[in-house]
Amino acid sequence: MPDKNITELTIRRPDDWHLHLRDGAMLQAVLPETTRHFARAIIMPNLVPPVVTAQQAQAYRERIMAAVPDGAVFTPLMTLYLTEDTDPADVAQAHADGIATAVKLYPAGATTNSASGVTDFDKVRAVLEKMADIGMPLCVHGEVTNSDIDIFDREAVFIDKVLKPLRKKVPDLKIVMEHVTTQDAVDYVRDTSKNLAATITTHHLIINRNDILAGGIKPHYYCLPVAKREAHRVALVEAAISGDKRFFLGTDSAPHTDPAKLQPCGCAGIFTAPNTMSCLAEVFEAAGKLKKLEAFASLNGPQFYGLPPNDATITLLKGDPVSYPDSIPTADGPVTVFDPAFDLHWRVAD
Ligand SMILES: NC(=O)N[C@@H](CC(=O)O)C(=O)O
Ligand SMILES: [Zn+2]
Ligand SMILES: [Zn+2]
Repeated sequence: MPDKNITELTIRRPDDWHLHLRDGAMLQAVLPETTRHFARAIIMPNLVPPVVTAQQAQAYRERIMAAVPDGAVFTPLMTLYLTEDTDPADVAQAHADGIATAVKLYPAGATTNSASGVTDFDKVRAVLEKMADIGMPLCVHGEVTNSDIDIFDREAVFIDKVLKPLRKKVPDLKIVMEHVTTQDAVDYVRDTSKNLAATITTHHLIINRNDILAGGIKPHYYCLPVAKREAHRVALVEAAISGDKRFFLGTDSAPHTDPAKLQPCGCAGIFTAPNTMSCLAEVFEAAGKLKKLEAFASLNGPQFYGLPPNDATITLLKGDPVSYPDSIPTADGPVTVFDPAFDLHWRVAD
């Protein structure tokens, strides 16, 4: 494979189009792990309480900026958490003022801190129409929550039962299907010519459901949407390495402390911020598609969001295996770093 001869790769500085930074002590601890390599990130609003209004987003952005390490250059792109009470005028104003880049839709109960999400989609129709008018994207956690739908089917059912009808009603709305995990989602995005894109996480390119469950349960591989069978992982890799502009990186790096993960009802979320670029280089190299990494991590995202790519670059270097800490300390306890279970030979040059 020709990529085996490549030992150095310079790409535009990447962005993370789906990131959880949390707040307080956790924010302080995890933010440097992202600003080290990434120039911008779409910041998820699922704090407790959630970031719903323009005012809350502005205050959260200020807390993030105050935590950016000295010397780092980082732009948080804020999102508003969509509730059934969200005011279309507040959303439009936040967009016009440059406070919010996108709105985030969580079906109520779908994932971590989603209790304030949407149950009745007709109740948010006015907001979605306003967003379509002003060209503001909607980021979607695409899973139904019905207890009678198998957890491994929830993304595919969401596409049929929620996304397709929604796109018929508001066809001009720009939608990002976040953290897609299935061939179904990849196919749906590929079959759609306009206003639809998908983010893919680092971990979903690497793990399948066996990695979570076979040979003992691995809480640190548990996230939502849960990883699916191997054929789906392969479909995600094919989408990511294809260069298709509709697929781009959203790590969904979602830190939880070990005590919160390692319990009878552990939290969903995988922390990939520290080693994402090393992991991705390994995945793209194995596929013989290192040259497509820049499109996935640095070009396709800004293009969909209507932003310029970053001028700065990073250089990835291949060598002896690099090591990352098993966990990073926070005031609330350690946060385990994603273990890809293979050696990482690529590092980002200082
Ligand atoms: N992905 C996850 O498993 N967890 C995320 C929420 C989300 O993105 O669904 C979190 O906030 O912890
Ligand atoms: Zn989600
Ligand atoms: Zn997420």
